Amino acid sequence: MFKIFVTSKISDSALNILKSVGEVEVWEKEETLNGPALLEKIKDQDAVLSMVNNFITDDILQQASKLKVIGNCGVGYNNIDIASAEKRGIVVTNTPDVLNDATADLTWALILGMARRIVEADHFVREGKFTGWLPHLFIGNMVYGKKLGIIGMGRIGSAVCQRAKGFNMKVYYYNRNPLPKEKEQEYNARYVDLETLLKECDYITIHAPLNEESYHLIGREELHLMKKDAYLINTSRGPLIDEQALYEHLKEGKIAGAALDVYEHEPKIVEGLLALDNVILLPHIGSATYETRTKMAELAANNIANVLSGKEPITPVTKGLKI
Ligand SMILES: NC(=O)C1=CN([C@@H]2O[C@H](COP(=O)(O)OP(=O)(O)OC[C@H]3O[C@@H](n4cnc5c(N)ncnc54)[C@H](O)[C@@H]3O)[C@@H](O)[C@H]2O)C=CC1
Ligand SMILES: O=CC(=O)O
Repeated sequence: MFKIFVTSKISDSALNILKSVGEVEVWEKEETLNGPALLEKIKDQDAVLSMVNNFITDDILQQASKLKVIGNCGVGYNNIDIASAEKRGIVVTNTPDVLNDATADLTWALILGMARRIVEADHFVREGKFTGWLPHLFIGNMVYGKKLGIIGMGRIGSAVCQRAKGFNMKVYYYNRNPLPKEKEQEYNARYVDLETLLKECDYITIHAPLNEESYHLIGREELHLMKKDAYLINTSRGPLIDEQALYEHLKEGKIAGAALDVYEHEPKIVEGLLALDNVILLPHIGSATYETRTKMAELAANNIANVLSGKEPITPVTKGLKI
């Protein structure tokens, strides 16, 4: 009987998939498993269904000698040492596509929330400060007809782009490679270099994965290029932005605002950000809808079930089956 460890509570439908191929143990506590505690739990397992905040390092993989497959419940897999897994013949899978719409919707919630000062205005009402309509109360910025900049035009970036049509926006994008011309036409988006995007766009949203090239893609110099009335939105991974530099730009009013779902040293946040009004801070909930989280868990479970029963994984990140 295969032993499968799940690092967080998941849907019953996903658990049932796992139970069809092995004996399942679930970590039920809220506390995130990492380091020695994570190793202790997975060292004798054949499979792990992990979350994006379980850091599966080379050290852990070296000691988890029975491990055959890691089904990461997330599309990003920067929490796993992929080279180490590949070297050891451990299959790693992720959950692409099923979360595109949920993450794109949340990105739009942040764009609109920031532009129209939704969080600030909500606090104002709850604090009993609303005494009647005023012409200057919570003036924000237009989204309709403005220029959107998308950094990372992959699955989620494209879903964000499609939604921009309803807002009649001009879209610029920056990606590792330009899209084919037909796609650019379909999305009504123009490929530009990063500098042009930063200098010209009103709303800049990041959808690239975290890798060696993308670390601090938006640093002090890049922030400096942004317009004073522009907004930065990040629902990808925190380390793509130099968070301290972002804080300084926001505090000094060098850019209009930012909306973040992810942080450089998650779950820690650069302290000063918490005191600023021109930033919206969310607790990494990009894909957090009932439907999406169920689909993600089921896909991760099906990936594990496939590998343990000798079939091809559905959405592999690595290649090479151990069994
Ligand atoms: N906040 C949240 O809860 C969520 C966060 N994410 C994050 O979003 C990321 C993107 O997901 P997908 O769209 O599925 O990925 P994807 O792989 O479909 O798209 C990423 C795009 O970024 C481009 N890219 C890669 N490195 C780049 C660089 N250095 N500069 C510019 N472009 C670069 C790629 O060419 C690709 O087009 C994930 O890796 C994950 O980290 C995804 C889902 C939910
Ligand atoms: O952060 C979430 C993911 O799916 O990646």
